[in-house]
Amino acid sequence: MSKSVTITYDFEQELKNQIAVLAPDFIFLLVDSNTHKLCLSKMESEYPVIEIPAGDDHKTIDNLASVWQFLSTHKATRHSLLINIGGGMVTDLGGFAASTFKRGIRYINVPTTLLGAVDAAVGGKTGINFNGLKNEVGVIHSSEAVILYPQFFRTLNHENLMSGWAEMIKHALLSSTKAWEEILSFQWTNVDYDALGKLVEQSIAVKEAIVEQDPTEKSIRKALNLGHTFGHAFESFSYSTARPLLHGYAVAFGLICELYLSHIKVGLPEIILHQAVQHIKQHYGAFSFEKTDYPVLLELMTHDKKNDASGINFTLLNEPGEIRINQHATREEIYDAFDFFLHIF
Ligand SMILES: NC(=O)c1ccc[n+]([C@@H]2O[C@H](COP(=O)([O-])OP(=O)(O)OC[C@H]3O[C@@H](n4cnc5c(N)ncnc54)[C@H](O)[C@@H]3O)[C@@H](O)[C@H]2O)c1
Ligand SMILES: O=C(O)C(=O)C[C@@H](O)[C@H](O)[C@H](O)COP(=O)(O)O
Ligand SMILES: [Zn+2]
Repeated sequence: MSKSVTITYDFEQELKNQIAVLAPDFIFLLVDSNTHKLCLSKMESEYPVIEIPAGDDHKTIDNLASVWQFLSTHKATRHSLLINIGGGMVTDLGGFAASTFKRGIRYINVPTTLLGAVDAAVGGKTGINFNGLKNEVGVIHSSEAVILYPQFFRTLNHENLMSGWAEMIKHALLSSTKAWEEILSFQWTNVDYDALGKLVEQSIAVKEAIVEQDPTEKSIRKALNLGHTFGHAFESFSYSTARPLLHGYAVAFGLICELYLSHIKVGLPEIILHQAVQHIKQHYGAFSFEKTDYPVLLELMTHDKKNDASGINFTLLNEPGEIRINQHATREEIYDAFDFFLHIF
């Protein structure tokens, strides 16, 4: 049973209950152009709606400012409430807007993507992309509640389901061999929705347990960044190409490189690396770059938020569930990981 996430089949009633507890003076809803049409239209509400454009390239300072602007001109106070209805883009940007407006108002997250449900809406990391870098500016400030309404996921396309699945793969690898095997054996061709629902709950529980131990990422929360040191570099890099990557796809490709480093540096068994490569190739297709791109990708990795003066910081694994934070790699080892990645595709 989740501690901070309420799973509901009566969304409007649950929202009313949460609002009654918080007793805000004014309520504002934040959506993107897709969740406005696909999710907000399914509920009755007379609250003012703030709409931002959909897509991670809109997790920007300009859209953040447009949310502040709306709250300010509509006389939001420190006792007001912002309800973010959307995927990770909306909950990250909306969470940051709420955490900074008048030095912090309360907010509720209503994740409408699988990725949002298992990861982005939970744990209090908020922020925007800046200077070509993922989540370069933000704060850690928890929502008052997370309301998960599975009906919203019905309109998600396959790519966005797979994007969320990548964070679930990450959580399983951080958890145990059993959880990893459950992920590998899940069939996406003939989906068992009850089984998927259980995996979603387990995935949220993995994240919550880690955040509870270390909410501000001083130590073990760095585990939740598995796959992201390479993954964020791939994601930022992909924005300058014709095919921008969804966050989860970038994480899946980043996992391949970081499991490779885990194998060569801390002894992750080759079989786990092999299983991950097969699973990710099957579900995420290919991603390519040139050897001449290695320096650009490495430069992007030097901006990772886990880094300190000792260099680029990785989270690696000895085994599923056996986490090694604060690992470092030489430039040659990082380039070997890129070589391995290009070789398998
Ligand atoms: N704060 C955290 O801990 C955390 C964790 C993981 C990821 N993130 C961030 O989350 C973002 C990725 O989240 P995401 O994958 O949810 O992306 P997203 O919010 O951009 O949503 C993906 C797409 O799905 C659309 N969409 C949303 N709900 C829908 C629905 N119910 N039906 C149909 N379409 C819908 C969106 O409009 C968008 O086009 C990235 O910015 C990433 O950095 C944050
Ligand atoms: O909750 C966390 O901690 C995570 O790292 C979860 C990640 O999946 C997520 O993408 C997060 O936004 C990455 O954070 P960042 O600090 O590397 O920007
Ligand atoms: Zn992520």
